[in-house]
Amino acid sequence: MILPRGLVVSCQARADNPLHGPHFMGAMALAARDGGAVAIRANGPADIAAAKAAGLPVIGINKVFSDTWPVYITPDFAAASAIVEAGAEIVALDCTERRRAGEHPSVLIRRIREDLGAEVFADISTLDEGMKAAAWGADYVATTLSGYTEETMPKPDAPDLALIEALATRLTIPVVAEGRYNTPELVRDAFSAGAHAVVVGTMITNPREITRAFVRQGVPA
Ligand SMILES: CC(=O)N[C@H](C=O)[C@@H](O)[C@H](O)[C@H](O)COP(=O)(O)O
Repeated sequence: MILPRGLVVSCQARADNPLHGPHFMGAMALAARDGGAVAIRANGPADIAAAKAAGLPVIGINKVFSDTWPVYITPDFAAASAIVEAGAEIVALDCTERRRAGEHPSVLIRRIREDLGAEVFADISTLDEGMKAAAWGADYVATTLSGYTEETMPKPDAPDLALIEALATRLTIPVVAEGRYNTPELVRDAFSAGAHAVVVGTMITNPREITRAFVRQGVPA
């Protein structure tokens, strides 16, 4: 198992974010490493290659947005190959059974493991999806998509700790907490609920969102 127990920092910035690009995301990865992160989650070949400079395992994703398909996190084998080539040892992908441009997740999981030699990190939104991803051979199951699929919307403010507990009591593979872990207390709660690792993104690597939260919650109207 490549992913150690501990805190994973997700270093992502979309094109409209002033911190978009490998220069900034590579620096975020170094800062996260110096702060004690055990691994980095990063999007796309350029950011992944930059994040590798931190010398930590990288959970790579390749977001491909389309008007046709709801699945955008590493939706096909070509997207997975590109990020393994860039240095990701672990490939994260949407393992819900929603419509997608590429192969069924069961086929993708097998091919990523066998043809690319990488571990597979299954992003799911429900217990049923997590059980299926594990049966298809995923190395890790993560709650990343809870709050983002039809079945789990509208997105609550709190993270889905109940899903961590439900998965951890049924699965033998590591369960990873991801999505809305915005305080150290919530991270601790996730470990108590049975998480092997916790991924934090926005609250560590997105100063624009952090600033918005301060303004929204802290500045008088
Ligand atoms: C649903 C989706 O596309 N999640 C993405 C997955 O990579 C990222 O946008 C999130 O920032 C990441 O999961 C970490 O979560 P949070 O930023 O809440 O700590």
